[in-house]
Amino acid sequence: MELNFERYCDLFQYALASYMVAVVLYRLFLSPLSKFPGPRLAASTRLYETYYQILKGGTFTWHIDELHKKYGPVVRITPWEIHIKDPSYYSTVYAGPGKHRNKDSWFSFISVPQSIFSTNSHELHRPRRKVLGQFFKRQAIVEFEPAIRATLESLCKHFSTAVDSHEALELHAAFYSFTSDSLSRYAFGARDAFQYLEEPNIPDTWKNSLTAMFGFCRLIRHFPIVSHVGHMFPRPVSWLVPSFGDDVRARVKRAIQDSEGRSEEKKQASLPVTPNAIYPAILADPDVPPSDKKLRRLEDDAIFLMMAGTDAPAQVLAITIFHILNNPEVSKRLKTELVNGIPDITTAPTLEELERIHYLSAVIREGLRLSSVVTTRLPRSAPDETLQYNQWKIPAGTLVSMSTYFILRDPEIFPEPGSFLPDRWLLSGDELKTLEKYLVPASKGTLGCLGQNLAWAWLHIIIGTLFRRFELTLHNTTERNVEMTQDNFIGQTDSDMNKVQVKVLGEYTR
Ligand code: HEM
Repeated sequence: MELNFERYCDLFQYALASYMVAVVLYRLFLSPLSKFPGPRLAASTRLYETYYQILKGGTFTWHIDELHKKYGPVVRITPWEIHIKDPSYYSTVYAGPGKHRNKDSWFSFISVPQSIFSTNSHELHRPRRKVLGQFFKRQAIVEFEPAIRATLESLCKHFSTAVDSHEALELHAAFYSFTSDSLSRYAFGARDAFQYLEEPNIPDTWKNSLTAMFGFCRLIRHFPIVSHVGHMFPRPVSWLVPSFGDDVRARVKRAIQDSEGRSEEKKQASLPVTPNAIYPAILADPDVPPSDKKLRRLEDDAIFLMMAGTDAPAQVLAITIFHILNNPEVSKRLKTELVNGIPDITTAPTLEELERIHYLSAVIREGLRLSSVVTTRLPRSAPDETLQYNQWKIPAGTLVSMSTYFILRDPEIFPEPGSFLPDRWLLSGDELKTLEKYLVPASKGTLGCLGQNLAWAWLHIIIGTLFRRFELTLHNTTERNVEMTQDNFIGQTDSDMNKVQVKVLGEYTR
């Protein structure tokens, strides 16, 4: 009996080994991608990437850059995927309407499978994006502006207090708290906003949760089983990763309960339903199918929205302010332009007025460029199109990825790419449009970031207000505090270095 079992084990091992050899041989010699340049090991197994992402601390992005130096602009980086480093090809891969592009389901798995980001089917993604997208159109953001200002006032109170206390403020924690307060207000309504900024000291709760969560995303992409186990046994996993999902889930549940309560009331008294926040509005929208109003679907969606809509903009804000303060000439000129553009400090300028201060917009564009917070590549496939890149024909359905991180730091497009030079954006007309084509921190096309208008508004309103009202100086902060060294989808600094500290030297009254 024991002998038989051993024999079965041996047979199984031989079969498995033969299968693996066959798979590797296929990948190396018969796959449609076998002619593409790149390391043979990367063409053979995904473990090549796993090594850099798990054992070498999330450094695959920078390794891809090394591979391009060796193999040229096209490199096969996994058995199924090629990476292209050529900014001129970006709008072909990340195409707009009229071209069919898919995501890679392996890549978009981030433990919230029903979120818009993880919706891989083109047919399902389109209507979902239409529903969520209406809240992020320019006009919708302009209407949300007074609420943004209300949250900003809560932030400014901490800056005013810091003048007298001489305590340093940590900007990552400040902006994670701002973006999560502001976005949760938009997502769930004023009653269900997080209100971190109402605490006496700015908490680092949201910052720590998201930093841990993105680190966790790197792990679960390579070992998705961890996520499934996490869903089955949430308690032990929450010891490892501070949970922020629970906060969001509770708010979604409440929105659903309210919506059910409201429909009952409406049935009885014909009351009009006038929701002004995203999830209550989706629940009240008769055009959204009931399957998309289910608890799990909305929880996943809201969790992703709160991740995507807070981490990247908070980091861009903190890093941009670091660069402004680290470049005294920029800081001085910005202040002069803001005083000229906002002569009366007691009136809050509108977004439109702030956008007319060209130097402010130039500083923001340069901040978006140099912070390049999304360090990951973003794989796409063109299911019904053969893509042509130089002499290479890329078969339909092949995963092709590019990295905005490389485009934003391309020395041909942005000379001295590592320097903070807002003047490069002081252009107009076609010249500005041409350069802006390469300002892709939030990707492009039908699957690109939905929240760019909100991020743009936040950046103008916050940076415009803080530099008009306060005198700031860096405190115990150097380039190392903003240098991305780990790719966790979002870039992260060395552990615990993501601290941009400032002292508030004064508050202007005119
Ligand atoms: C400067 C700030 C931001 C950056 C750099 C950024 C970057 C990105 C990137 C690179 C993607 C992936 C796009 C792709 O796969 O091609 C993305 C997706 C997304 N972002 Fe942003 N983002 C920012 C702000 C925001 C904000 C403020 C929101 C909402 C409040 C938001 C909501 C989303 C959503 C919903 C998606 C998924 C879109 C989809 O799958 O259709 N983002 N973002």
